[in-house]
Amino acid sequence: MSFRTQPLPPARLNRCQLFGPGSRDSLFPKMAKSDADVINLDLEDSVAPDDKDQARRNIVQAIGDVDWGDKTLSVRINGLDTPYWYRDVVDLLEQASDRLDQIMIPKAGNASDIYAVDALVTAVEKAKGRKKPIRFEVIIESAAGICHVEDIAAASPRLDAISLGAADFAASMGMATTGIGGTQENYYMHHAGQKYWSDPWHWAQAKIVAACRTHGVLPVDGPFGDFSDSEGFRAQALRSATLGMVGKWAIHPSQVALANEVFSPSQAAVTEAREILAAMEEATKSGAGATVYKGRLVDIASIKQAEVIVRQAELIAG
Ligand SMILES: CCC(=O)SCCNC(=O)CCNC(=O)[C@H](O)C(C)(C)COP(=O)(O)OP(=O)(O)OC[C@H]1O[C@@H](n2cnc3c(N)ncnc32)[C@H](O)[C@@H]1OP(=O)(O)O
Ligand SMILES: O=CC(=O)O
Ligand SMILES: [Mg+2]
Repeated sequence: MSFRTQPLPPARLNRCQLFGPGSRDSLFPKMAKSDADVINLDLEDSVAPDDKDQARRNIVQAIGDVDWGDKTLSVRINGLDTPYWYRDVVDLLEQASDRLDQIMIPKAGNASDIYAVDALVTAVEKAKGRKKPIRFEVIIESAAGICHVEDIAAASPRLDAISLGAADFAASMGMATTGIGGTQENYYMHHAGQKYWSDPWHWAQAKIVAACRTHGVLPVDGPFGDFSDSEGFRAQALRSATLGMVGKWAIHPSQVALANEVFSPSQAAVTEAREILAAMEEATKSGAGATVYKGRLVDIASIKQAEVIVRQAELIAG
């Protein structure tokens, strides 16, 4: 264990991030009324090149006009390999109201990408006298991004969250699939006449979680493309939550409730966590570092595990 204490990530809910194309402004009020914790208005891959200018105008207008309640409001800008991204940043920061919380930077390949956006954002914020500093979230969705994820997680004090973007990630890695997240038919072990499916996203997710946890950033699972497959979504989300991710994207409203359910601890889990904390408090009073709870060992590490669940429950309770 390092002498450095692991920083806590931002204390806000991020169970579900609902996406919608900036070119489809009729969706914005529906997104605002949804139960998602985070709204992502998209200027990137769901918007056709000819629609980028109109999408920017729609988003600037809607940031001020739509009642977004207490949601975290984020706009996904275009990638740094495009001619659009600087205009996205400048127009948003010059024209959008202070209701904008966050900018999402897609296809981050290294820490300098984040530095470049930070430099531009900082300059426009100063020039316009913006009072509320914009926060960042980043998508890891390339071979370079996953190689440099630890540097990226440390790249800016503005950084709140990192997502895995399964679609672009698969393309960049040359993965033989057109599926967006979830089970991949051909990724299985074979034993004694049976197929056992494995999880091709696991290693990238675990790498993102470790980088995020080291630097106090929220790790988030990205899109699950087949919005008709609710059990597939649930299974993917459960695996992500078990690995330490705090939430998942929704690319269709039908995925919002599923994500919220999976990333909210059940009443039984919260009760058990509180009982473990109480058992450990008793043990500590009697000078013990370990005790027995329901026939199993709990010790000082169990306090930290239980606190993860209780903290999330308290955030949800408000
Ligand atoms: C994969 C890599 C990535 O980068 S993912 C992130 C970028 N992609 C996106 O933002 C796509 C977001 N989703 C969408 O554009 C749409 O949901 C798509 C998938 C095209 C489906 O749209 P559509 O055919 O209208 O769906 P539907 O008829 O089943 O809609 C039912 C009702 O729900 C609404 N709806 C639809 N999408 C959203 C949304 N994102 N947010 C909020 N509401 C949404 C529809 O308008 C429809 O509403 P109503 O029942 O008619 O009132
Ligand atoms: O942007 C998200 C992705 O999966 O690609
Ligand atoms: Mg992408």
